[in-house]
Amino acid sequence: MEIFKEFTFESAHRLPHVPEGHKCGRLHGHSFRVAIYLEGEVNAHTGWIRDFSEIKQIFKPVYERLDHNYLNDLPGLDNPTSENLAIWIWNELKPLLPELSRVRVHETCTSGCEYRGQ
Ligand SMILES: Nc1nc2c(c(=O)[nH]1)N=C([C@H](O)[C@H](O)COP(=O)(O)OP(=O)(O)OP(=O)(O)O)CN2
Ligand SMILES: [Zn+2]
Repeated sequence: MEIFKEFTFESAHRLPHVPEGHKCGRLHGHSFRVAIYLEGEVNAHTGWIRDFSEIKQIFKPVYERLDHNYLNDLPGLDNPTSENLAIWIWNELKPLLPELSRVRVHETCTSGCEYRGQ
C-alpha cells in the first residue's frame, strides 16, 4: 500500500545550464506541488501506514527551506530542475522517513517528475 501527502510552495529559480536565450535561464518562479509517497503495511490497530500529520511535521523543515526562497541558493540545488529538486527532497527525507517510496514534483500544471530513489 502507498499513501501520499501533497504540499505546495512558491519558489524562484533559474536554470544555469540551458542554452543561451532559453526562457528558463532567466529568473522566474513557480507554484511547485510536491507529493511525498510512503510505502508499507497498514498497521492493524491504527489503520494507517503513517499519520499524514506526522509526514507534514517531518517535511516542515525542508518545506521552510524551499518556500519563498531562491532554490539556486540551497546547497546541492545550484541547478534546480524538477529532477534535481526531486532527488534533493528524497535525500533530505529518506533518513527521516524510511518508508519513503516516491517523490513527485510538479513544476507547472503540465510538467514534473517522479523519483523513486534511482
Ligand atoms: N526535464 C526538464 N525540463 C525542463 C525543466 C525541468 O526542470 N526539467 N524546467 C524548465 C523550466 O524551469 C520551466 O519553467 C518549465 O518548463 P515548461 O513546462 O516548458 O513551462 P511552460 O509553462 O512554458 O509550459 P507549457 O507548455 O506552457 O504548459 C524547462 N524544461
Ligand atoms: Zn522553471
